Amino acid sequence: MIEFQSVTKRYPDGTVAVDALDLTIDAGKITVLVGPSGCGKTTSLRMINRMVEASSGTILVNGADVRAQRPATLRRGIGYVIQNAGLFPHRTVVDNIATVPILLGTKKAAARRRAEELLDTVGLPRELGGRYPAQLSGGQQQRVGVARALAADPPVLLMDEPFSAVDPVVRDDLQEELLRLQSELGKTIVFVTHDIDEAIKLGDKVAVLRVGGTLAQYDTPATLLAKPVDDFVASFVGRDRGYRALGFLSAHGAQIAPLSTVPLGSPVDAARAALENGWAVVVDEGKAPLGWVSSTSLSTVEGELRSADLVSGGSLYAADAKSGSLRTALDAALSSPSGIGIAVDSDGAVAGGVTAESVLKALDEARRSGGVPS
Ligand SMILES: Nc1ncnc2c1ncn2[C@@H]1O[C@H](COP(=O)(O)OP(=O)(O)OP(=O)(O)O)[C@@H](O)[C@H]1O
Repeated sequence: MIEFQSVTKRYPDGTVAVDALDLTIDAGKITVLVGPSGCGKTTSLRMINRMVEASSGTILVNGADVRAQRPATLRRGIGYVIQNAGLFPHRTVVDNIATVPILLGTKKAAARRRAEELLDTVGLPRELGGRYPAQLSGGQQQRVGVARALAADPPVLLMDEPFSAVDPVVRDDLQEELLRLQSELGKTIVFVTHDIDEAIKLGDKVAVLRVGGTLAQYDTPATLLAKPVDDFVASFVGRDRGYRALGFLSAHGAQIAPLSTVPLGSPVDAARAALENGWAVVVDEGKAPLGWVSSTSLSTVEGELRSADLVSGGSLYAADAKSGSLRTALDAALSSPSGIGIAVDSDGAVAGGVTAESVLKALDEARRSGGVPS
């Protein structure tokens, strides 16, 4: 656990970057600090490992005042990842990752072996270990940055806009990878970003700061979206917050209706007979959905149903309460050529279908029971 107790940072020129901040950061969770440029996110983060010294107040890491420890000792337990990875350009990937363990006394060969394991951990092929940072893509460099921060196995990880310099697709991959890593490692992660979507995706809890270094709201992403405390937070989380809040509501409440399915390779006559309200889902041997057929699409088809005869399109959503959200269910319904979203079970087989109406009905019920934006 990390605790900010009335922490203020006043820079020598008089700028108050952080003003009497009280914040309790849970152990083993991802806490995101988010807010507009200049609101004191980076300053707050760096006060944890004493790269910036607080002017007043106290910061405790696992109950110990950070000022009572030598910065070098403190930082052994705190990994640090920054934008553009901050790798040493003249050291190979493996040597970059092994730097801190070697400094701490680990034998070179052992540190390198561990560095190679860490490449696996962050999803990089070991062949990259011998390259120099400039020979990697931006996303790969960021992964090396994470591996390097993990090398001394610190319980705490500070991440300052680590994914801001990569393109949106790579960024999405890195975010997913961080969530996967965290589900295995359970570190105490403090993550700084100015991107509210990133905050909402990654944070177990999100602290929204306002310029002047004060805390506007500290809540779970679902609560931030559903109940922003004031206009500043509401406008910061964005106009479509109502829609995004659906991502935190289980799709469980949406009524799944049976869907008519027909195996690929069936006679076209059988497919026609299977249509319900003009549509049927074509499935493989495992009952996984392959696409749709409709009375229109089948009108010119003869013989057996082939892949080329299918109408594609439509996202899927997981029917189980744990992973499926009302947002993915609504997406599935709205993006489907038939207007019916396909729900799949944990094996990927068709479990049934939902309409946008059934999702909205579930939303209405959730709203009546509280906790949803109105
Ligand atoms: N070394 C410094 N000396 C004086 N002022 C500083 C210093 N570092 C930061 N500041 C000021 O403190 C305030 C907070 O800066 P900080 O970098 O913590 O904000 P931030 O929220 O991380 O911003 P950004 O998203 O733009 O990186 C800003 O007004 C900034 O100009």
